Amino acid sequence: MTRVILVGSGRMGTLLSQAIEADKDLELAGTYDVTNVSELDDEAPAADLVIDFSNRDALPHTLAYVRRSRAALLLGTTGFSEGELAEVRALGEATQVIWSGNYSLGVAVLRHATRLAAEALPGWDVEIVETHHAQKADAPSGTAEMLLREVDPAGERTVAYGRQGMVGARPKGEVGMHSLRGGTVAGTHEVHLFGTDEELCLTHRASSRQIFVTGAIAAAKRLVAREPGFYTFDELMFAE
Ligand SMILES: NC(=O)C1=CN([C@@H]2O[C@H](COP(=O)(O)OP(=O)(O)OC[C@H]3O[C@@H](n4cnc5c(N)ncnc54)[C@H](OP(=O)(O)O)[C@@H]3O)[C@@H](O)[C@H]2O)C=CC1
Ligand SMILES: O=C(O)C1=N[C@H](C(=O)O)C[C@H](O)C1
Repeated sequence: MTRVILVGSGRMGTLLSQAIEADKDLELAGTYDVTNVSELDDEAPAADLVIDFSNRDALPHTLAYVRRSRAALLLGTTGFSEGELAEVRALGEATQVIWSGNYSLGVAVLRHATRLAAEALPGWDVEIVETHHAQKADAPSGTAEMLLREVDPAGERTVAYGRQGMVGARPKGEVGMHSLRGGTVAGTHEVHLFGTDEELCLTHRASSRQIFVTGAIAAAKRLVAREPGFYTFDELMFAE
């Protein structure tokens, strides 16, 4: 039985809690949110795994618990800085850790398709568009940032976050990132590649959050069976 501490009791936290309660291999050891997250620093119950879908401000508390307990960590929260993500990766030296901005299998394949298209179509203009519900706390989405990395693995290209106030032609080589917010959209990601007289558009639409829950639980079960290290979603889900 894997004892799980859940950080986040919002839209994702509620669904994850139900999935954990329904899973015969998992047991919920405690749930934390803004009201009690500081308890993770020194007085939380024992657990084998921490699942965090909350807010970047919870990260120091989650990391403090994982450092102390050496529980495995599956992190789904988005909106982190590069420095925060480096801290998360470094924790892989002590225990099993995964961060992904998206736990859907379809988005994993979209990332591969984006890499393939960008490599095959050098010189084409690329624009990434993400659409989410009105309550989302961060922009651009973590998934859009991951897609940007597939287009520009070396981080060499200029990124235009929206084009408000732009004067003149679109600079060659720039990648555009655009965020739409409204209603209850669970998450849509589009990668547009524009050539002369043609456009390739790769799209993923989430019609419910259950896809993220299913992917996260499946990845978590594989994570706890591994040696300490920082893992990607692909390494856990697609490798033998
Ligand atoms: N990787 C993936 O596949 C996915 C990632 N996400 C990401 O997961 C995160 C949560 O999304 P969602 O559930 O929709 O968001 P919600 O706003 O519905 O829930 C956020 C939760 O985090 C808690 N929280 C907020 N601030 C803090 C804090 N400082 N310390 C501790 N807890 C805090 C909130 O507590 P309280 O309720 O007390 O305010 C709430 O329980 C987001 O970053 C989102 O982008 C979402 C879907 C899929
Ligand atoms: O906040 C959300 O809802 C989502 N967040 C993730 C992100 O930022 O990419 C994943 C998914 O798109 C839903």
